[in-house]
Amino acid sequence: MQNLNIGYSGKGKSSITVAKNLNHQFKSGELLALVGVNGIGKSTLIKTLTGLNPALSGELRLYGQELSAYSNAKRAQLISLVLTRKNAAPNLLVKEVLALGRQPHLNWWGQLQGEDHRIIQEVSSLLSLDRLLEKNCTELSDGQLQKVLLGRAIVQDTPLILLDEPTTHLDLEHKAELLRLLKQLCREKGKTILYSTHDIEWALEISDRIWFMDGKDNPVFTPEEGIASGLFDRLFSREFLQFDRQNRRFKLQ
Ligand SMILES: Nc1ncnc2c1ncn2[C@@H]1O[C@H](COP(=O)(O)OP(=O)(O)OP(=O)(O)O)[C@@H](O)[C@H]1O
Repeated sequence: MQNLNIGYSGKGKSSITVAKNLNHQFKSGELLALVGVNGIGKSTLIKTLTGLNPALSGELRLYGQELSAYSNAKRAQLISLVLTRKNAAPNLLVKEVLALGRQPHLNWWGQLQGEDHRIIQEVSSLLSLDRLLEKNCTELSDGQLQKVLLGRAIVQDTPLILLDEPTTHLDLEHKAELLRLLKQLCREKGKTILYSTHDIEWALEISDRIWFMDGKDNPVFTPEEGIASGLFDRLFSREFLQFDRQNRRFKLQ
């Protein structure tokens, strides 16, 4: 993306610019965490990167071609998106939601083939969803639903995966499991994953790079660069919240 301005332009209303002059190039196979305070524009950016929310101005290219020039069908083969927050559970069985992930790859008749079933089965085992397959999504806990929606994105098998706060509803063990899985998808399958999060300590632990939306320069750095630059020391203005560089943890004073 180059000089990208993101925000909302409603009919008859003046447009709202959420973030300006964003520049970034994704590295293939990297796990990139998107952090920043509430309301800074993380979800808006993620929606803009999928074409769900049009950019106000600037360039957004995927494999050298303007994102807006792709058909919806082609875009769905290249980018998967999980907006877990604010999303009501679809009134579908878990197995049906996973099958939806294959939609962009199906033939004209829209029927699942052997390979589609194999992928769904593989992802279902990977995320331990086997026991839930016959359940309706409305019957799931928030954490279970979050895993199912991530499962749908993995089933979609796109090179770029965008996740808005994928760990919000997860307990510590499931959070660690999911983040390890994201890392594994990048390492072993060459996926490029951008996920927004408020868990900065986990982002430092597991991400290749961190994109810090600060409303000004919006820097991107490796965890080591971020720590060495002192950025986390001055991240929060309250003196009772301090960053312990050695242990890569925030501490209450
Ligand atoms: N549909 C919309 N129309 C107009 N403004 C919106 C819309 N959705 C979000 N906004 C505004 O855009 C700004 C950025 O919101 P966004 O949801 O992208 O932030 P965020 O960084 O994801 O926040 P959080 O960490 O709280 O989830 C906020 O000021 C919000 O009020």
